[in-house]
Amino acid sequence: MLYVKAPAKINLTLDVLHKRPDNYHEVEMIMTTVDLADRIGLKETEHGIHIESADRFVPNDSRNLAYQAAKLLKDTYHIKAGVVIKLDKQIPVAAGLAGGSSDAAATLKGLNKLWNLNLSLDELAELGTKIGSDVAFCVYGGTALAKGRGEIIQQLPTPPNCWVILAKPTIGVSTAEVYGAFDVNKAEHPNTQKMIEAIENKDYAAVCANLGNALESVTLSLYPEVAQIKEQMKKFGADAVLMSGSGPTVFGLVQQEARIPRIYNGLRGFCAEVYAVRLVGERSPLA
Ligand SMILES: C[C@@](CO)(OP(=O)(O)O)[C@H](O)COP(=O)(O)OP(=O)(O)OC[C@H]1O[C@@H](n2ccc(N)nc2=O)[C@H](O)[C@@H]1O
Ligand SMILES: Nc1ncnc2c1ncn2[C@@H]1O[C@H](COP(=O)(O)OP(=O)(O)O)[C@@H](O)[C@H]1O
Repeated sequence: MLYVKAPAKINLTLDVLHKRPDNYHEVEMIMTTVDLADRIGLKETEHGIHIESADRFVPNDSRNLAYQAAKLLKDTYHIKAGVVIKLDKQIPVAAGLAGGSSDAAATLKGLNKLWNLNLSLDELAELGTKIGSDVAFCVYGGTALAKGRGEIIQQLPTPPNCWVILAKPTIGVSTAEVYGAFDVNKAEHPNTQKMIEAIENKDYAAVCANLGNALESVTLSLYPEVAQIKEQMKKFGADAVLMSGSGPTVFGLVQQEARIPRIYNGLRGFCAEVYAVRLVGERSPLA
């Protein structure tokens, strides 16, 4: 069995510029990986694509993004062999943390090795874009500015070191629903350039000051419990708090480790899924 790590991402910024003729939205977002990851196991079989997962929220058929990744490689490169894909899910599902996209990216990287395809990261990212807007970023990992519908990736340096507290309310959010309810005239736009400068200068206070997500107010109005978690996380002492992606996961940045127990335990009181992880922000190697 070949194992590949599939890390979650958070959005330090997410700006939505306008709706495009193809019905996607033009975005500008800064994403970075965190130390919460699914583990993907890949084993060659004679034929077919078989998904194994103990998580009841994860589809085990062609709706699974890891399945789609394997199918795309099989079809594009006329691979006869099949594969068993074991998904050990640690990233909450439909959370705004790109769990499915990261599984697809890890499957592309793992099968590239298993089937000796020798594709570069750029080639894998281009294939990944056919599966979803976030897959290209997940192929590279690290920290990046993503443009277009999310697939145009510009690498950024690693942000300053910190802890990330993730809290996911017990609702799953559909990305399509949130983009559908988005109104560009009502949106608050983050300052992407200032965030890039903050990262380049390794200026933690400036990273905190420039967090922003144009989709946040949409999700907050659909699901008031997300606003409540944001408030609690601030109250318990996080340095800065934001919703990730289309939500509903809220993340808080913290630099002082001693503050984590109060925030973590405080949130656990009314939120089942809480994680305290490190911000990673560095590119992952080719599997
Ligand atoms: C919002 C973000 C931010 O990182 O992530 P998540 O909240 O899903 O983690 C992404 O833009 C999500 O990317 P991803 O989840 O790959 O989306 P896709 O499968 O490509 O698209 C799902 C649906 O979202 C809408 N969509 C997605 C991306 C985009 N730039 N504009 C859109 O309007 C479209 O309606 C599309 O049909
Ligand atoms: N490997 C996978 N892991 C999780 N969800 C998946 C996977 N493949 C497909 N899905 C579907 O994708 C949807 C979005 O899940 P996910 O990628 O976790 O969320 P998000 O895009 O918000 O980060 C889920 O509702 C689930 O049905």
